[in-house]
Formats: sequence, C-alpha cells, structure tokens
Amino acid sequence: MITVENLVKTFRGRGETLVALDGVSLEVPQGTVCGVVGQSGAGKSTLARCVALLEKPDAGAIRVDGTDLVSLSGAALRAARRKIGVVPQGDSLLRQRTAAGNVALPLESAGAARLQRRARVLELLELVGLADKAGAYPDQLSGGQRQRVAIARALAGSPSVLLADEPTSALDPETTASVLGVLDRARAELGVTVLIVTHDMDVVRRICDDVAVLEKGRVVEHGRVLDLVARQSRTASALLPTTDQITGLSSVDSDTGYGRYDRIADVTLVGFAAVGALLPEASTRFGVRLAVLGGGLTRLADTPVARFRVGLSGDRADAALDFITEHGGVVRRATREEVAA
Ligand SMILES: Nc1ncnc2c1ncn2[C@@H]1O[C@H](COP(=O)(O)OP(=O)(O)OP(=O)(O)O)[C@@H](O)[C@H]1O
Repeated sequence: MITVENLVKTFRGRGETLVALDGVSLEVPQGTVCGVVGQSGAGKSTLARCVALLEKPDAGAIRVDGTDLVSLSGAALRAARRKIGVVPQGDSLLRQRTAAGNVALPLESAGAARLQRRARVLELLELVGLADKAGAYPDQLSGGQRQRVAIARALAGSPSVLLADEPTSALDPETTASVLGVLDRARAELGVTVLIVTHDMDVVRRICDDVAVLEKGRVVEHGRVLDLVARQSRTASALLPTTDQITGLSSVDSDTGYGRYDRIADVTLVGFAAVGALLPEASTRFGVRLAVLGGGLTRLADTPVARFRVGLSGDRADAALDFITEHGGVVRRATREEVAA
C-alpha cells in the first residue's frame, strides 16, 4: 500500500514561488493500478518524482508498507529507492547495452551474483514477453518493445511499487495495448502496486482500478474508477460515452415539459447484468415504451459500462426509473429547462 499524506512541493524561480503540489493526499491499496490524471502542469510528474524519491517534497509523508520514505537518508534512502521501480518518461534504455544488459543494470548495482542475475533477467524478459530479444540492442527493438524492457528493468529489484510516467505516450494503439498488458501482468503475477501518470483516459479505461485527478497541485477527485463513473464526476464525464443533446423534441408538451416523452433521463449502468437486462425489464414490467436517444456502451477493464439517454412514454415512467435505480442503475432525470432548451 502507498499512502501519500499532505505532500507539498514548491519551486522557486525569478523571485516567485510556484506551488506544484499543494497538499496532495492519496491512498493506493496494494496490488491495484492507480492512474494519476490531470491537465498539463497539474503536478502529475512532480508527484511521480516525489514518490520515486527523485525529488524531495517540502512537507508531507510518503509511506510504502508503513515506512515514511521522506524522512530517510543515506543507505536507508538508497534501500527504499530499490523498493520503488521507475519506468521513466520517454526512451530510457542505454543504447550500447542489449535488452538483457539493460534489465541487468539494477541487479549489477545491487551486487547480485552473475548466475543469479542471468536467471532473474530471463525471468523478467519472459514476463514482458521478450525472452527471444535478450540479445537485441534498443535500436533493433520497436518503441513498445523498448518500453517493455524498461518495465522489466524497473521490476528487477522486486519493488513493491511500480511507477510509470506516461508509459504509452507516442505509442500507437496496438503497442499501447501490449505495454498496458505487461503492466497489468506485473500487478497480477507479482502483486506490485502500480501508479501510472497519464494524460490518456483510455489508459484509465483499460487498466486502472483507481484514479486520482489532479488540478493545480491538488487532488480534486480520487477513488475506485467503477465508483466514480456511477456518480456525476469528472471521471464519469471523461470515461463514459457522451449523451447527445436532446434533439427532435421541438413540440414540448406544456403540461409535462417533456415533449413526446413523458420522461427523459440519463442512465448509467455498471456490469453485465445491468447493461444487458435492466432497461428492457423496466420497460416490460411497467408497460412503458423506452427509447434510447443517445449515449452508448464502453468497457472499464473487464466491466461493461453504459450511459444512455432514454425517453420514456407511459403513465408509469417514473416507477420504471425508480425500478432502475433500485437495481443499481444511476438515473438522472433531465429537468424541464434542459428539455426545453
Ligand atoms: N524542476 C522544476 N522547476 C521549476 N518548476 C517546475 C519544475 N518541475 C515542475 N515545475 C512546475 O510545476 C508545475 C507542475 O509540473 P508537472 O510537470 O508536475 O505537471 P504535469 O501535470 O506532469 O504536466 P505535464 O502533463 O505537462 O507533464 C508546472 O507549473 C511546472 O512548470
């Protein structure tokens, strides 16, 4: 488990102080993948650099398995650094070393014996699917393969935390999938806690259990991705299909305000059962006609999630929406003003 408590980091320059992290707190349970997202300049990389112990925060604590790493120095700090594997931003391999040579580097620094090193390097290259590329030089590898070697190198010291700063930037979608697959495997097979800094919400969609949204050095949203999409949140807006503006409803009924539907609502459904069955069941049970006006289906890791804008016609439209809510759907009824707009 990583716990970040009230982290503050400022930079001084040309007479002014820039607050990059303004009291950031975060909890990442062991074995989960947490995405750190936010606009450019929000403080994501600074947070990653502090957690990697490459930057010393002005205040606050970073606890990994209970130990506050900020308070360490000397040999204890060096030992703590080994517990945090870092996949740096961009191309970070040494050109003159083979894939195996790059992965071996941290093991050499730690003084591991030759035979032990060999076995560990092969094991790690196997994990990232590159056992057959042990002797290849970085220039002979694709961008995605180089990134997977960097992940293997970061895992060499058996860290409990793996930190990756924009691991998929500049990669095409297929290569991105293979790199994310490797990070997911590291979590599943080694139980490593993974922190990924990214501006790509698709990375969050595909592998993150948790997400933290940074804005101007502060955490403005943090939690389980599946919990956040089930409410009105920034994460839901960024990850779920957009429900289109209500169109084709020009003849607004002066009594109901809802045009040709008795009710219009945005409905978020999480999980196989809800996505597959809830809307038709509500429609049949309450004798309500239900039309999908917008939105769509997406997938968050292995879980299907849908957000639809629906129009309901029938006397029991409200009862049908209540039924959807009672069965785990998240319903937001459109207001008359929204419909009339
Ligand atoms: N070494 C530094 N010296 C001075 N200012 C810095 C330094 N590192 C970061 N900053 C500033 O701190 C703020 C946060 O930067 P940071 O790189 O952490 O943001 P970010 O969210 O990672 O942005 P990006 O997505 O563009 O990488 C920015 O205003 C940046 O200019």
